[in-house]
Amino acid sequence: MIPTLTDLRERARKRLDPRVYDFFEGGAGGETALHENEAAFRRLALLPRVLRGAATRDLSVTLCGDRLAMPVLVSPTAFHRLAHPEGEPATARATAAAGTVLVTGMAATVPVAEVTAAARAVQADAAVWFQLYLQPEPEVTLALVRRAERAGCTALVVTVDSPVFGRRERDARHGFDDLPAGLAAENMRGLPGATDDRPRDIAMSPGLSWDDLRRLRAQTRLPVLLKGILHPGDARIAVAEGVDGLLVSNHGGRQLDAAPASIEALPAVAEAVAGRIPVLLDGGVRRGSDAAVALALGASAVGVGRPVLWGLAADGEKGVRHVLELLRAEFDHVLALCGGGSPADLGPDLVVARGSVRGGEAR
Ligand SMILES: Cc1cc2nc3c(=O)[nH]c(=O)nc-3n(C[C@H](O)[C@H](O)[C@H](O)COP(=O)(O)O)c2cc1C
Ligand SMILES: CC(C)CC(=O)C(=O)O
Repeated sequence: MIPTLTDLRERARKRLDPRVYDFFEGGAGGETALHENEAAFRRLALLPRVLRGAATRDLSVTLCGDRLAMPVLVSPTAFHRLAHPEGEPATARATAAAGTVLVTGMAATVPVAEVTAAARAVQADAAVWFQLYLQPEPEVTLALVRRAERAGCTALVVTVDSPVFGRRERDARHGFDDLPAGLAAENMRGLPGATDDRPRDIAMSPGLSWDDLRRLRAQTRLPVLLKGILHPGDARIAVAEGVDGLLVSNHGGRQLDAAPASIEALPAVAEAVAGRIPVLLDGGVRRGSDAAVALALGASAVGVGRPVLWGLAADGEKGVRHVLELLRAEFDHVLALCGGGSPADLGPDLVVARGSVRGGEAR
């Protein structure tokens, strides 16, 4: 039994080529945002309530029409076959078994239709969402959206924090700038810019605007969530535009190194949204208590990126199952210790800053 996600991280490190481990683990620039994502959770404490008569607990939440058995989902990460030969289908089977959502990446090493099929083989109504970088040519974006729709994805997650690619210094040091032979971003085949033996490269597009998002929303009936929102002003615009959900994220510290920790950006975004659409968070979630803090500060669910890659590298599908089971069990335990019966019982009055002499005030 591997007791914590940190133990799995160590096991993954031992198994992976150091260049791949560093690609997964690394952040942009001096890795301040990467470090702060985890450190900021350590600066927060939960102030538990007692004697609340919560004899039974129900961890489930519903997001954009999909029911999740727990408020933890799998954030999109690229190139799962770098971690394990079975790649994204192994992740999809484990996530479906846990009863939660997999956000499969546009940069997956297995086509989206095979990822959804793997999830559905385990659980007929398994929910898989598709993460998308809007391409500068709308027709290319549309072709990708149609692929995701045909594959049965139930939501689109548009990553908006990557107008340019983050400067990843570990990758530069290793000269890690291409996938090994035999691995490719399979969703990018057969698109303009692709050749017979090489898929189109994923373009980052600094010229994108809300107009592009409006066009996308007019072309699909799927719910559209935005991933990578940190500024409350953007959250307000997104709500006014009719976006279906937000994911507060600094991309695991891989884009703007000067960005705040995700958990530090969450309260202002949640306040701006005021419950009108679901707000999710990813970045630095390593324990059930981190999930509980995020929910208390206004998130409807949290995502995990690297922990899933550690599980996959350590032990394939079984490793990912273990990651999700650990998070479920830890979250359930923390909820019980806080006197809660469901995620809705966690509110901002339960979170205090560590080290503040006054501690929390009763609210
Ligand atoms: C190796 C790796 C690849 C990633 N690839 C993508 C991607 O293709 N698209 C995307 O929107 N986010 C991507 N992300 C960011 C994750 O979705 C997520 O925001 C981040 O990993 C959350 O932080 P955590 O790793 O601390 O849980 C990637 C992250 C990692 C570590
Ligand atoms: C190579 C990219 C498509 C994925 C990635 O590393 C990221 O989004 O952080």
